[in-house]
Amino acid sequence: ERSTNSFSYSSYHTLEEIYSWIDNFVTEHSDIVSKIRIGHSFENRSILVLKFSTGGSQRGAIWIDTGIHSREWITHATGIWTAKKIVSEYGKDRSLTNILNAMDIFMEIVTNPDGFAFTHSMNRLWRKNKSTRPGSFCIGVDLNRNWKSGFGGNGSNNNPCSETYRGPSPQSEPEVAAIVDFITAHGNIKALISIHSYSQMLMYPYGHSLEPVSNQKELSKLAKDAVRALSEVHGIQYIYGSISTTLYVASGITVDWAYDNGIKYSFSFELRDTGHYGFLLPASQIIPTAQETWMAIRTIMEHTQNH
Ligand SMILES: O=C(NO)N[C@H](Cc1ccccc1)C(=O)O
Ligand SMILES: [Zn+2]
Repeated sequence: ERSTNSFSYSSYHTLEEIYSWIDNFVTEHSDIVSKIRIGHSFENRSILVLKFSTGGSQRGAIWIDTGIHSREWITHATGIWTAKKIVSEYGKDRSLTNILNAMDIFMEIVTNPDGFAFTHSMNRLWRKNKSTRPGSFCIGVDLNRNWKSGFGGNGSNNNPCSETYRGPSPQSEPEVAAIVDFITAHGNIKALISIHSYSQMLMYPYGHSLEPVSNQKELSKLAKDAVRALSEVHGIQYIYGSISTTLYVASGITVDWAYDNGIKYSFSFELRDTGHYGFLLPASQIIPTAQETWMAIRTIMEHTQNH
């Protein structure tokens, strides 16, 4: 069967191609990577997580998700490249080797599989999932508004036709409930990184309120170090700060839930670019984007391991 060495990391891929890559990737690196099915989507697609582990049991772990908003194709592509980077660097890069000798990494590449399939089949700019409910013809919940923390607050919408529709209740969506159940059951996730595009920002909680989190100074310094490491690769400049003060108030978001559930190192990336191509970032920018993002992700993982 096709090996992951013939897979093009500099192209965008369909859901089927990514799921097939995941199977090949796990087969080829079965000493360090395994595949966990944490649930299924509204349209009954498998929700898959890659586990990177070098041993131990219930080690402190890092959670990384990409593709929660389906149109943000650069994030899935960055996730795939990053997964390959982790297995390629283990045993070579001292920092990554130390991280993986102490911690596990969980990576969910297609966090919104139904929406992602839809961006290939019908609507490239689809953002939400594909759930339906009685009383409205409009489809989809914004999975970055469906989390319990701050649910229903400002910066989320109660109208099913809105792009930021929060859903009928917290964790109503199977794609969100699967992650909540997995992280809650694991009980030892130390950092969460939820990757979006675009705007070139690295942000931390809170989104639902302007009040600073208890370790705001630490998160700000870590974000500063991470975006500096990122900029040293290709000169790309990011801004950083809390979501509510850097961007706008948004409620029911992933990183607020993570933070309120004990994950003190919770970050949300907004990858390239700043609007020239936006969600339609050319495939030629996949590898440069992934290379620079890796330096920021590694910085966050190092800090998490050492604190
Ligand atoms: O949708 C995107 N970017 O893709 N981001 C905005 C802002 C954001 C980013 C990260 C966390 C919370 C809020 C959103 O409305 O969700
Ligand atoms: Zn997004």
